[in-house]
Amino acid sequence: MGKILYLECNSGISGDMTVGALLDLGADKQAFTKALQSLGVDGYHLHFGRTTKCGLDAYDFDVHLEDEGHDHIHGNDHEHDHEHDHGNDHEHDHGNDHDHDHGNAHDHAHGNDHDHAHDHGHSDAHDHSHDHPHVHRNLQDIYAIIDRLDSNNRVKAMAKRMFDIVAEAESKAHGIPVEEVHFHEVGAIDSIVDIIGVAVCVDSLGVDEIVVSPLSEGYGSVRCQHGVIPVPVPATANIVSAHGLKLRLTDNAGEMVTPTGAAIAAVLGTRKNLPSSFQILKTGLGAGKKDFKQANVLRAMLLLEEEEEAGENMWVLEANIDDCSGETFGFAMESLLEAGAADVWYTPVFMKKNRPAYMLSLICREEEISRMEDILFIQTTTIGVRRYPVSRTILDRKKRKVTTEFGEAEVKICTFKGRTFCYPEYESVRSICRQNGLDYQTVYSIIRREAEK
Ligand SMILES: O=C([S-])c1cc(C(=O)S)c[n+]([C@@H]2O[C@H](COP(=O)(O)O)[C@@H](O)[C@H]2O)c1
Ligand code: NI
Repeated sequence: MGKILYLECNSGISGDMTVGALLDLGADKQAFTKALQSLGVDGYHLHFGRTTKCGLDAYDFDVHLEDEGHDHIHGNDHEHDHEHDHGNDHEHDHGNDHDHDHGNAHDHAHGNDHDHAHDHGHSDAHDHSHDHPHVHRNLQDIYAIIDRLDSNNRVKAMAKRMFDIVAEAESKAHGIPVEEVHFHEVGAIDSIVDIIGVAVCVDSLGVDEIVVSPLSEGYGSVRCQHGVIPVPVPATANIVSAHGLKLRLTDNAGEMVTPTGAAIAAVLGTRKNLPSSFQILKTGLGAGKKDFKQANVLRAMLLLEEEEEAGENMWVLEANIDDCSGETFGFAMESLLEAGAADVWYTPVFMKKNRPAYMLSLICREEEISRMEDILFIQTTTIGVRRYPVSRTILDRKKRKVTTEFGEAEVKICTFKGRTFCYPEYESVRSICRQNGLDYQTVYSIIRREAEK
């Protein structure tokens, strides 16, 4: 029963859409801006705003590079006068006193400790294929920037992995070694901000697992620094192929999945399918820059997995194994349980070739079969797994905390045909026994009595 982040990529995925969706979902904006300031990278400002996509209110996040068509004068009176020319219909026209009357409200934050807020407008229909000069950086330069980040190692590793994936995809597309990949668009500040931003935002949400839906992609071609290239662009196609992502082609003209977006999807996904039943705790929408016939948004959801339902159909996976050590078996069981197996057990068997062995059995939901098989093939020596569906009946159950004279204890309360059964949780019984030098049966009865009151 954990918290799951679900990224619904029905309009594709890009770096800024992901940051927008996560901030809309409640990711820590302060942690985000603070982390980016710690990079010491200058020459950009961030736009935090809202816009509408097919009538839906969505978070509009963008990174503007200040040497690319932006002339910012950051004097005392906060005068701005900048223009965008992205070869599309995204126009800014700022006055001097930061009191604009445009359709959408935006906050700005700068990479250089220079924070201010003002309103300005977006036409919402701009294409993101910027036609501006780019800083060229290789993977080591990017790593050096990420190492400066004032954040934890998990965030840094996540961001590096995303850049690794883009670099590998570019290397393949251009037929050059990874070390020789010089990021162009992807190496520019906006990609660094997007990738690091996503890592910081995800970390701040504190989720247990992440599910990424298939990625909807458009058709046709897109203009980038190389010239006009087909959609999915080669870097995206390489990432999708190398990381087993699923693409769902649509009849929208243009690019919906950017290489950065695909790399984010590849790194974030920890679980293939949604649980069979869940609560939606919160949703967030991150706006894309183009307009399609459907709302061009990335939807992020915070889900709470529900306890298994009674009468659920489950699967049993089994393997007879005669060449594994007890330690290996122990580790495999631990890994399977951690990955969501409802139970794992070993049965001593005599198998072919007169061999005493163990049958490893586990029970899991259908959507978990492939994850369980991955573990079985990687963590044990088995070279085959059999499976069959089983039905099971389970009682309605709830966990409850009770207070005893020795402290709090957890109890599972099960109901069946109007009757209630209270089962103290083993961990609670053990901890009270240990702390108070009591025996198991006594503590179990005390907790149970308390729960039945
Ligand atoms: O800059 C390079 S090398 C580049 C390569 C490719 C390939 O598929 S190869 C594609 N693009 C396009 O650049 C923009 C920006 O992508 P981000 O991932 O940085 O958002 C996008 O349109 C890519 O298709 C650039
Ligand atoms: Ni390229």
